[in-house]
Amino acid sequence: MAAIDTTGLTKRYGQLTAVDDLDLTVEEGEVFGFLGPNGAGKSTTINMLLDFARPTAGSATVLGYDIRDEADAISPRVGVLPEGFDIYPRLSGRRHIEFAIETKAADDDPAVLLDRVGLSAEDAARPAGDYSKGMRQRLATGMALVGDPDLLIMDEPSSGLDPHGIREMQELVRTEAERGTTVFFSSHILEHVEAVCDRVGVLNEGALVAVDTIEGLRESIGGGATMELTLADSADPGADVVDSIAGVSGVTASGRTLECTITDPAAKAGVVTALDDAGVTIRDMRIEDVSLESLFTTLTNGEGQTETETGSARETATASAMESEVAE
Ligand SMILES: Nc1ncnc2c1ncn2[C@@H]1O[C@H](COP(=O)(O)OP(=O)(O)OP(=O)(O)O)[C@@H](O)[C@H]1O
Repeated sequence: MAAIDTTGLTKRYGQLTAVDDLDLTVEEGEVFGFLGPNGAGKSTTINMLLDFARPTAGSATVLGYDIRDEADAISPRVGVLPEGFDIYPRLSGRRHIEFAIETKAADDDPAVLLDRVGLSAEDAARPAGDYSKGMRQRLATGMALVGDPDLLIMDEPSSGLDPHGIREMQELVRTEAERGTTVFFSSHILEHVEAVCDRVGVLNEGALVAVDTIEGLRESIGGGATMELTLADSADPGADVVDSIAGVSGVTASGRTLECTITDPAAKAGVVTALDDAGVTIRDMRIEDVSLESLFTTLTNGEGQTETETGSARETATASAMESEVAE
């Protein structure tokens, strides 16, 4: 049984189609990242899955239950971290957790949940109105975990968290997945998604434009890596050597620098070996994966360009690891 299964799911607000004919399956136990720039329709999709918004057309099941007719069976088994979570300013963090436990008729220990989301006993005793944005996010996550849900739906879970908090959130998602929980979370920050997701779906202007692993997406847009080699002498002879290697394209030589685009990962070693065979000495080497921004930008026609956070997922490799292959 799929954890989430949508068929032609559509939501229109007047002339605006917020979600357009969405066919999406999230398997049980998967960590699935729902990506898209602002206004892509991520929250609207989540709201329909949770019966907070009625679809204009199409259908969906969550944990095997129909979202319209069996919403009551869904809610006890789903933990939700909503976008823009509202707190009760005067109630303590702990009281929020207790409230969630009572509402779900669950038997969780509030202290355990608070600990899992990194809120200390002292912080938990303070009024939630005094919390920072990140602490509120942790609190909301703790409330979502009440009742050991089978499916965790998180709308922008890293929102407001500092880098340490983001890592903790990623760890928490992984731990939940190991416990067998399906995790479905939306984000427009690609690095957060890449770190934890088995697969991602990319939404743009309401339509699903891709569903794959991040690696699969990289391959599907033909983006491999860029290899930049610093040679001992002029790069011109080296350019002639690597130009004909399968899986290598766009070779440029400038001074002692040789740059080539790798479309097949296996070609990287081939480049080094071919240069070595030709007696070309490599002094240094850097490999840069196609950046997540460019991947996202390609898939969303540039709309996500300003929404990424930490820059490219750069993999820099010096030649040292492969130096043994290259006889000087
Ligand atoms: N209640 C509503 N009435 C009218 N339009 C709406 C409503 N809710 C959402 N929309 C519109 O639907 C589109 C999708 O919005 P949605 O909030 O689902 O996007 P999102 O991908 O979650 O964006 P963000 O990353 O900014 O949260 C937007 O154009 C938004 O303005």
